[in-house]
Parts: sequence; structure tokens; C-alpha cells
Amino acid sequence: MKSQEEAQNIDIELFTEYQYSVDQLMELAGYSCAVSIAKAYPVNSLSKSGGTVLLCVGPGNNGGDGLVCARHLKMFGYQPSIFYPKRPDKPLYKNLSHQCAALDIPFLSYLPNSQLINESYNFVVDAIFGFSFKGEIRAPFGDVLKTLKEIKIPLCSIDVPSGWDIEKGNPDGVNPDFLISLTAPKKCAQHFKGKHHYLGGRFVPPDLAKKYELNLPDYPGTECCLELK
Ligand SMILES: NC(=O)C1=CN([C@@H]2O[C@H](COP(=O)(O)OP(=O)(O)OC[C@H]3O[C@@H](n4cnc5c(N)ncnc54)[C@H](O)[C@@H]3O)[C@@H](O)[C@H]2O)[C@H](O)CC1
Ligand SMILES: [K+]
Repeated sequence: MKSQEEAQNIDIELFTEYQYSVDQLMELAGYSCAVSIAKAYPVNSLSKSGGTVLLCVGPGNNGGDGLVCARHLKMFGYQPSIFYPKRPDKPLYKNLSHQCAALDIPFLSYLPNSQLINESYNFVVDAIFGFSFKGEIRAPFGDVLKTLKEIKIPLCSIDVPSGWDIEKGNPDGVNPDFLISLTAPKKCAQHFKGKHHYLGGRFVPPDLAKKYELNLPDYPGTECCLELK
């Protein structure tokens, strides 16, 4: 289980020492999220026809993972919609958004209320905040997280349940059914009480895993994710 500082340092080393680009790792991270989702909620097992999914996307790289995930979900036969209220003016996020729009993935101009979300979607993906979340939740995300606390359909959080302290969690926060830890679980994952906990982001070089004592389980064969028991 990693602290916020350790998670950020691993990230920095991947980009500096190991010379990965953020796009590369985001693609692998977001792809592993889509594959994890497809394993836990196969598209043909969903109760609402058309495989509708709502992705709530935040302003940082966790949000970027969400945009990549949405694109792959579409390729896998789901029908994703995206709510992306704060869009940074950076080529990376603009390109990811453009790719989604070009695949006819709709961007919602407002977040429906919890009742409408329950009626319209099979589950919601929370890609709002990851390991850099800190302090009091700033607008507009307080309202978004309030709605996500009210929904009755499953909530799937990417890397960290949004609004949780990375180490201590948040007993008053969202309560996801599904968590996909990327690279390695963060300390708050010990407070996760949902059904499925997956590990994704199979891109950590062995030397880095050893240095940070990640003790990662072996991914089977060519899998990009695995369920943690
Ligand atoms: N090495 C890896 O495992 C990789 C993980 N990836 C994903 O990246 C996120 C971490 O991304 P980062 O950009 O550092 O930060 P966040 O997305 O967590 O959030 C930053 C974003 O949120 C704003 N913010 C922070 N606190 C608050 C607050 N209290 N209220 C409102 N807004 C807040 C902040 O201003 C920024 O805009 C990691 O979790 C993974 O999901 C990479 O994709 C690949 C490598
Ligand atoms: K999240």
C-alpha cells in the first residue's frame, strides 16, 4: 500500500529516470481500466440495453485515464457518455476528448440527477481525482461527488475513490463497488469495502517495483489487469 508521496515519486521516476511519456502510461492505464470493467461487468450481462455507461472525468491525469477508458469501452461495445466539467487547455486532454467525440461518444453539458442516472446507465465510472487530490473539494466537484454518493447503480473508481484522502480514505465520501488501483494500491484502498478490486497499469519496471517495495502480484500471462482478493 503506497502513500501519496510514494505514488507521486513513482510517477515522477517513470517520466524522468525511465523516460516514459504521460500519453504512453495513460493509454496503458486507461486500457487496463476498460479491460477490468469488461471482466467485472461484461457488456452482455448488463440490465439496461445498449451497455450505457456514464464517465465522470476530472481535470488531471485521473481524468485522462477516464477519457482513454471511455474510448476503449466504446470499442468493446459499451455506450459511454462523458461528463467533463473542467477541461484543461492542454493538447493531451484536447486530443483525448477529440478522439472520444470522433467516436460519437456524447459529452454531457450537465450532470443528471441521481434518479435519472439510475434510470439511464448501467454503472458510473469515477475518473475525477487520483493520487494528487488534496484538501477541501473545490467547485464544481462537491456537487458531482454528492450526486455520486446518492446513486444506486454501481460506481467504479479509477485508482482512488474521488474525494478520499489518499492515505486515510473518507468515511463520509463515495462508496464504490469497484476499484481499479493503478500501478499499486494506495493506502486508502484498505478502507475499500466494495465487491471488486482490480490492479491495472502493468508497466512498472522490476527495478522500480523493487526500489519502492511494491510487492506486486504476478499478472497472469499477457493480462493487463488482475483481480485482487
Ligand atoms: N504512475 C501511474 O500510475 C500513472 C497514473 N496515472 C493517473 O494519474 C493520476 C494522478 O494524476 P494527477 O494529474 O497527478 O492528479 P489527479 O488527477 O489526481 O488530480 C489533479 C487535478 O485535480 C485537482 N484537484 C486536486 N485536489 C483538488 C480539490 N481538493 N478540489 C478540486 N480539485 C482538486 C488539481 O487541481 C488537478 O487539476 C493517477 O491517480 C492515475 O489515475 C497516469 O495516467 C499514468 C501514470
Ligand atoms: K477516481
